[in-house]
Order: sequence, then structure tokens, then C-alpha cells
Amino acid sequence: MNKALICGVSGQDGAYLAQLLLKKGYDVYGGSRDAQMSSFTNLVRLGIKNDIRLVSLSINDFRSVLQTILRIKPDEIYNLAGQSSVGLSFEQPVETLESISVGTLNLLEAIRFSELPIRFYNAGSSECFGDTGQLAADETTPFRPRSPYGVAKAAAYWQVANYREAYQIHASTGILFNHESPLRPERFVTQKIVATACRIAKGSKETLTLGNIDIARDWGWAPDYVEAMWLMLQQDIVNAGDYVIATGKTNKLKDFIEAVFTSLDLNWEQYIDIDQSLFRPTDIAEGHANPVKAKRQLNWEARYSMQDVAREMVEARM
Ligand SMILES: C[C@H]1O[C@H](OP(=O)(O)OP(=O)(O)OC[C@H]2O[C@@H](n3cnc4c(=O)[nH]c(N)nc43)[C@H](O)[C@@H]2O)[C@@H](O)[C@@H](O)C1=O
Repeated sequence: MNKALICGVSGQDGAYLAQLLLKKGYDVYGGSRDAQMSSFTNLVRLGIKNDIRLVSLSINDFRSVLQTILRIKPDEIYNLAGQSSVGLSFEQPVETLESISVGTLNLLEAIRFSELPIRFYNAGSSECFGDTGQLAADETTPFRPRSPYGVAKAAAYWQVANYREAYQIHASTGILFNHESPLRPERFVTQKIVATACRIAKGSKETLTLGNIDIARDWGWAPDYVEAMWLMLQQDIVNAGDYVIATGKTNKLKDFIEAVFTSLDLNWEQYIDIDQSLFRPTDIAEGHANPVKAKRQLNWEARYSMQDVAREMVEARM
């Protein structure tokens, strides 16, 4: 039986990936900073909490990483741990850099030290590209991050690339564009919109207070994206590398808002408030992606459009 260790199992992607690997027959170990204290609500919601071997693991602490790897001897490690909010990274830049960049380095260094044939997936991000204007970013597009989060993800990306070249480790970074689901917390804009709209539809007298709604993103469906992570680690070592994962379609945030409110028979323009304090010091105006390498190499394609994502998220709440 293949053994997989998911670092950051309590988050949206960790939970869906655990579900996928269990279905594929893996023995799944789930790492979380304090496994005794965490309630693992996402795992409970998917009904898989009791099927996962939960372990306390702080990827910022090399001793903790090394001991865990030597004890479990996993075939595959998925690094989904660390700060995930771009907005919060402006408030907590040091924690962001440490949890993402130092955390990834600790994992790579422990894999190298263990001399085990472990395959490694690293959660990268389209935030690394920064603003590419109308250009659809692919694996050759230079990074110009515009947030502490993007800077930290870019550093982790280069660490992975270096360990792959220098030590022939089977290591890949998935450069994932935005991907959403009912497990998204309200800190992210899609769930904030869906949760507020659903409350209004049920009679709440609130407004939806947002920051910059003139942005555009490539929004996909998280359960689709965890399949791409797994596929990267099933490649021959020559194809271990970096992959842009996205739908290839960009939508305005206003279109997402409209899709959600219209599905609830509401006119969104009546309920929106703009709060300048929610604007980020620097933001990405539009994100465009070209995921053709993933299609060609992994035979992976996004199945859900932005409209499908909006519908599924609303249905899960109503
Ligand atoms: C690829 C990338 O994807 C995600 O990062 P994100 O794109 O920052 O996601 P978000 O949902 O926080 O913001 C999207 C956009 O929406 C704008 N926006 C307006 N008004 C509000 C608002 O009220 N809240 C929030 N959160 N955003 C707002 C905000 O300014 C930004 O332009 C993470 O998964 C990350 O881990 C990741 O890697």
C-alpha cells in the first residue's frame, strides 16, 4: 500500500486530496501543527477524519519534519501547509515567509537527508506571476510577485527547482490559480460573497462589504485541482517539474457576484458596499492562465467553470 503524507491536511486542498488518495487506496497520514487540538472540520465534513492517521507536524521545525519522515517513510509528500491568505500576508509578512519558504526548505532538506525515494509535491501559486496584463501565464512566464505571499511562494518554487536539479529529487511545483469549493473559509472572496448572499436570500438585512471588485481571476474547482497534484507525482522522473493548473478562462469578480446573486433571484447591485480599507497595498488586476502543459503532459483539464463553481458553492449553503 502506498503511503502519502499530506502537510496541511486540515485546509481545503488537504481535505480533498486526502479524500482522493483514500479512494485510490493510499495509507494517508495527515500533518497538522497540533493534531490533538485541531478540530479538522473539513475532514469531518467529508466524512474521512477517522480514515486518516493524524500526526502533529510543524514544517517550520526541522526536527519535527525529519522525525516524521523517518518514522513514516512515505512514498509521497504533499506540501500544502503554510499561510494561504494573500491578504493576511501583508499583515504577517515574516510568518508568511517562514511558513512557506522555510517550511518547504525543511521538507526538501529532510527528504534529501533521509535518502528515501520520496516524491514531493509543492503547492505553488499564480501569485508568483504578479500582474501579467492580458498575457496568459505558463511555466515559462517570469515571476514578478506583488505580495509577501507571492514572494514567499516564489522562493519556495526556486528551492524545489534547485533540489530537483541538484539532488535528482522527484519534486514538482503546481502553480495553481484560484480554486474554490464549499470548504473555502469566508476570508476568501468567493465564500464571502456566497455566504453573505445566502444569508440575504434567507432574510438577513445585511450588505456585502467588499474591497476592489474590478479585479479578474481564473477561478476553478478545488477537487479538480487536487487530481492534478496527484498526477504530477505519477510522472516519470524526467517529467517531474512545474505545471500551471487553471481553467484557462478569466472572469471578472463582478461576474462571479452576479452569478451567485442571480442564482438566488437577487439583484446584486442593491447589496454591495465598497470599503477602501479592504483594498490591498498592491493587488493583481487580472490573472490569465495557459494550462496547456498540464493537458499535454498530465492529460489533466479543469472540468468545472466559474459558473459551475458559483452554483456548487451556493447549493452547498442553501
Ligand atoms: C492563487 C491564489 O488564490 C487565492 O488568493 P487571492 O487571489 O488573493 O484570493 P482572495 O479570494 O482572497 O482574493 C481574490 C481577489 O478578490 C479581491 N477582493 C475584493 N474584495 C475582497 C474581500 O472582501 N475579501 C477578499 N479576500 N478579497 C477581496 C482581492 O483584492 C483579490 O484581488 C488563494 O487561494 C491563494 O492561496 C493563492 O495562491
